[in-house]
Amino acid sequence: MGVTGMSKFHQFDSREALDQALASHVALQLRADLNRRGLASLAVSGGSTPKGMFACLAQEKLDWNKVYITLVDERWVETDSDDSNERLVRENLLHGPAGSARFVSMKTQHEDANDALAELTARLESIPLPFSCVILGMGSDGHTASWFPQAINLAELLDPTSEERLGTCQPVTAPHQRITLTLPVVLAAGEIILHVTGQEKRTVLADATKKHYPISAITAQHDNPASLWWTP
Ligand SMILES: O=C1O[C@H](COP(=O)(O)O)[C@@H](O)[C@H](O)[C@H]1O
Repeated sequence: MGVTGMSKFHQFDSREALDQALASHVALQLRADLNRRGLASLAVSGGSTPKGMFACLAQEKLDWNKVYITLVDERWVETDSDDSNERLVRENLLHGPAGSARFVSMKTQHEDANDALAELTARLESIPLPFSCVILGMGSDGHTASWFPQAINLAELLDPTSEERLGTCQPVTAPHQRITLTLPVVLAAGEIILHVTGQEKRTVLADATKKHYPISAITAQHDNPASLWWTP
């Protein structure tokens, strides 16, 4: 499919099959890290794609009370907003067996996300890092995490040498100010998973390097190749 830097391509016939297989795989990774470190950590994306997978993952039998969960990126909206990634996680992942996981919110009451960076970085540092697993989504504009095309600080968010673990982003191609993990935090993860559905996004992935989409910071690097989980 013309995507370099991907360790493995997992294709499924249906969203249901993808959701179940990916949830089982993530649970396996978390279990392995629980055995190795005694604790595990997972960063998940928001948007519409992961909802079904969250429902499957929530049912996995794990020592969830030793698993930290946070967001790859958050939209700077109230946590009861329909657009809140935290709300998506609370409603779809943090119940049933996974209800005892340690969720670390990426939202404060600051009006501007820039003013929350110090507090949120301290919260992030309370999580066992590197993450056992980071699950990325992708928008049809080629953004992943909240690394948006045309954002004025995109180069800073994608600087592999940056010591900042979090940054903010004001997208041009989407609503809401964002808070996001930076590239080095994602690249340090035990495993990077790219969860994408639909033909349109597959074309975006195939064009990512040529068109300099932010997702190419993941798909074109070889330090920690991501696996791609896709269904039409
Ligand atoms: O705004 C966001 O969009 C992407 C993709 O979302 P989707 O609705 O196309 O699945 C998501 O990965 C990111 O976490 C979210 O903040």
